[in-house]
Amino acid sequence: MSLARGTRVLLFLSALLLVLILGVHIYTRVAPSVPLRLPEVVLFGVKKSGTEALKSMLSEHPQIVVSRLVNFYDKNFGKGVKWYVDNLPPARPDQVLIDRTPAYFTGGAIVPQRIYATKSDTLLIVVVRDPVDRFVSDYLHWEDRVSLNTSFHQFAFSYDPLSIRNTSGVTSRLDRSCYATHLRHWLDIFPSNQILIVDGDRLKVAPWVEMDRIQRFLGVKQIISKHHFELEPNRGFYCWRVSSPSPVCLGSKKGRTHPVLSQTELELLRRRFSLCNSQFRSQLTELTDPPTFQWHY
Ligand SMILES: Nc1ncnc2c1ncn2[C@@H]1O[C@H](COP(=O)(O)OS(=O)(=O)O)[C@@H](OP(=O)(O)O)[C@H]1O
Repeated sequence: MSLARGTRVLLFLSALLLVLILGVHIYTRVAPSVPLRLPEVVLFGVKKSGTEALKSMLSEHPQIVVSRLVNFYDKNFGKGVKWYVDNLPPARPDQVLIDRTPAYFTGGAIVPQRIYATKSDTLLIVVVRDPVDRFVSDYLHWEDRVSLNTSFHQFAFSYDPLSIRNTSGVTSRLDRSCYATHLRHWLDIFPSNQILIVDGDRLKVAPWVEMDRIQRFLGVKQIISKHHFELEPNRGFYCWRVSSPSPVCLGSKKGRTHPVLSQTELELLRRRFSLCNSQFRSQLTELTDPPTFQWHY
């Protein structure tokens, strides 16, 4: 018995619809459910201030997950939010997800603008340390990579101060220690109660004090405290043991021995940063929980 053409078309379309419905059903059951999860927190710098130590300490907290370097908001923004989310570690709903990308700090106004446009309630954490020490640390990091056997003295003082561009990247490394210039971009966009400045020098000598501030800021349980830290006798840096079976210490690339600066060198560098520092100190008054630093210049 042959069916009318109209009935056959109807049957074909119904079968197609059934296959489609079944396909969608199977896909949603089988495919891993990856809810769009943007980080609630961005740890945005400053390079050589203790961001790795902080990342490692925070990762020991059961309610916190910290990403590897993703550089989404500066270098990879064009790849889209899906790429960003796909490149973040999984986090449970009860955990705080943190994007740690120290280069964001010096990425200009565009970085905080992008973060705000993507997720305006993002909390921001930035670690800073004595600007001269940070600059020296940046030099050691650079020298370690390029191995030009350039002494700190050559690096920092044998360039033409009038020339903005110089081959060894002195100015960009000096500029990174001028915190006020960069922080301005972030304060212009984000409410000040969404920003926490961590004292990188205290993070080194009394990490539990800064952990206390950070856990409060993030609204997680105060789990990491003084008894989780132990001093590594040879290097004089703290290690931590919270959820790991053995103490976590950073490798030899963190905590390098700094060159001793002459009084004149120290004075010159401090003078270089003094204006930035006074601007930075007045910016701190805008914050809810401003840090108190041990450097005064
Ligand atoms: N516990 C512990 N162990 C080792 N090092 C510690 C620690 N806490 C803070 N620091 C300081 O971290 C400095 C490196 O900063 P960063 O991790 O931000 O550097 S980087 O930008 O990610 O390369 C690094 O700088 P340098 O001392 O100049 O090497 C350290 O001073």
